[in-house]
Amino acid sequence: MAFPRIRAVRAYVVRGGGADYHDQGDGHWIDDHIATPMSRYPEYRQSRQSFGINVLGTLVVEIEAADGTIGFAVTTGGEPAAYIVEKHLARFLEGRDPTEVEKIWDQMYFSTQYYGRKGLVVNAISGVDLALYDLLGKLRQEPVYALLGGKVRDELTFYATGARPDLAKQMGFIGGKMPLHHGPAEGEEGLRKNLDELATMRERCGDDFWLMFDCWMSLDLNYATKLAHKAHEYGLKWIEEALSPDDYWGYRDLKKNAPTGMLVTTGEHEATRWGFRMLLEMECCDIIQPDVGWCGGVTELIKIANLADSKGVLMIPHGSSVYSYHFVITRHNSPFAEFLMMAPKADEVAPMFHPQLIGEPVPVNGKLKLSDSPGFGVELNREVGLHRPYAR
Ligand SMILES: C[C@H](O)[C@H](O)CC(=O)C(=O)O
Ligand SMILES: [Mg+2]
Repeated sequence: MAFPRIRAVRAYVVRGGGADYHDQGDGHWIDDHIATPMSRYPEYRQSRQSFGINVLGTLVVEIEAADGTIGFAVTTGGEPAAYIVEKHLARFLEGRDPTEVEKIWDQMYFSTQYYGRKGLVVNAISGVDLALYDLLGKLRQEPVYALLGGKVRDELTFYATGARPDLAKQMGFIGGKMPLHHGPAEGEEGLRKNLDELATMRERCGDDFWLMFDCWMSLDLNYATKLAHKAHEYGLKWIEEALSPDDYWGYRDLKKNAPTGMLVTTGEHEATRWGFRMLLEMECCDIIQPDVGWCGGVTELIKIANLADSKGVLMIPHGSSVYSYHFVITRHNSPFAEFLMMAPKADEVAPMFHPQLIGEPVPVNGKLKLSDSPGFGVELNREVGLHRPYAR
């Protein structure tokens, strides 16, 4: 079957929420004194926006085929990523057969390797790769999960990330992952406050509900080990992203030192098969958490997930809405998924990438059946103020 060639690639920037989910208004739980690597500076402790967590904004990539079919995706990366897509990556797609997914990925990655490999450049590559999958699904009139081998279960099961695991439990989620609020610079008092919050949630949620801490790269090995042992008393299920993503040695030691039964998880700021190979071969964690919009897209996540599978390690992607849902439903080593609570008080289920996606599905009672609409099953909301800074 012949497909129309790719006619054009376009990269837009959008501000406010959506894929840049840290770009929220005042008073949102996601910006309320959350421990980060910048918490050692008191002036950047109260708000992550104060050090620029939302400085980039959303990247929207559109890929148009010669017959007018358009695939699109949203991720983070904003204007610098839009530059990379338009000025560098577009050449590997325009005029090409959209089924050449592997070759296009390889050319995007190796042509940018001298300044890329991780971070922003791989965000940009991921955005293009996801848009290409959306286009392929639309051209084939199939959902992306069908392109990936089909569902291994009927519905997705979710845990919730947010400040209110107690409310998440009432909403039907299987667990609640809370942000850690105080880092090592806040000393013993901060540690006690962290544990008090966990104790309160354990009290409200009962013994069997999963509770996890997301440490967002904020700790050192000593603090993380101490936190893990003290939190074990309250049945913490996992300790997430405790250390810098570059500290593979620290993760290896944390996993060795963590209490029996507590899982060590990480990987949302890791990228590509090579980064995850380090995490897996050094036995750094029990669960890897790639973000499909940041780790290299679906094409790379296939390789990462297979590596994890071969080691018996679970792969529970970070956030990323429909882009991860279509993957998770096809994998035996991804038995559940993450849902980020984007309501400012984490007191109701709201679409994760609102307002950028139209038709974005959300869990009901902690479960979701994916529709069989083509591609990722969502449309781009063109009312959000798309800006194309590097139009060619
Ligand atoms: C809550 C975390 O600090 C972060 O905003 C989201 C995240 O790391 C996760 O969902 O995982
Ligand atoms: Mg996290």
